[in-house]
Amino acid sequence: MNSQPTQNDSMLPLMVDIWQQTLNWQPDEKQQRQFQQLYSLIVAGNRQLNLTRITEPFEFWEKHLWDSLRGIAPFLGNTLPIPHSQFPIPNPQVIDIGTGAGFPGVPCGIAHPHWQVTLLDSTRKKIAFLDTLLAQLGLSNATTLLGRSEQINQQSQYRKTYDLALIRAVGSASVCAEYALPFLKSGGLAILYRGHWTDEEAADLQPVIEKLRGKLESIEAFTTPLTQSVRHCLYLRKLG
Ligand SMILES: C[S@@+](CC[C@H](N)C(=O)[O-])C[C@H]1O[C@@H](n2cnc3c(N)ncnc32)[C@H](O)[C@@H]1O
Repeated sequence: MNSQPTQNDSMLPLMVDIWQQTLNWQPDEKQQRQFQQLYSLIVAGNRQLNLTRITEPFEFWEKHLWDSLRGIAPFLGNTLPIPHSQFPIPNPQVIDIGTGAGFPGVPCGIAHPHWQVTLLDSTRKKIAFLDTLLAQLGLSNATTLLGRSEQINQQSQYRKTYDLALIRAVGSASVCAEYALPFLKSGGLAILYRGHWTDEEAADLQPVIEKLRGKLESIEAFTTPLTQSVRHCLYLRKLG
């Protein structure tokens, strides 16, 4: 176990025990190397582009790596009593909407090499950065897509195409639902990564979900393991 600060500021902590305790999963050696490389590439990319303000190793581990994977905890082989733990598709098509510097899509693609991950963003410079990053990571199961979600999700080659849609920090929950649900096949799942969650947001979201033929399957509340920050994940199912 190595969850102590490392001597080198550019090294990520391994956090073996915390991965195991919180997600009942831990990265293998290759995944650990890819996480480290991802961190180094983002810190380097940040010198040219405004990619993220989260660059300190422990904060990066918690807010980018752990948080990205906590949303897909039901599919990490853990034994928590979460209702989506039997994701039935062996090689799901996954889209990360408004991926920015690649979150949550890149950690999910590293954790699940058999997932086919599309990283969508409307900013050309971020997509160009991600193209280079994916090549450097050797992450052949991820590709990029440039455009606005509300336009792309109306195009026939992308509409009703994905099994799983991930969306973090892109807008209100209603906007995220409007972006995500049209991408999903019948039975597909959208995961909305949220911070705090209020009754007002829930009231705004419900009619949007109904209009787009979705159903709010569950809401999970949790705190992050290092700073105990409040998080919620909303799981929306696309109905037939
Ligand atoms: C605050 S960043 C969040 C990035 C990443 N999801 C994360 O959690 O670190 C929001 C990102 O969404 C992208 N974005 C905003 N509106 C969008 C839209 N309509 N379609 C596609 N991308 C969008 C922005 O370019 C930006 O990179």
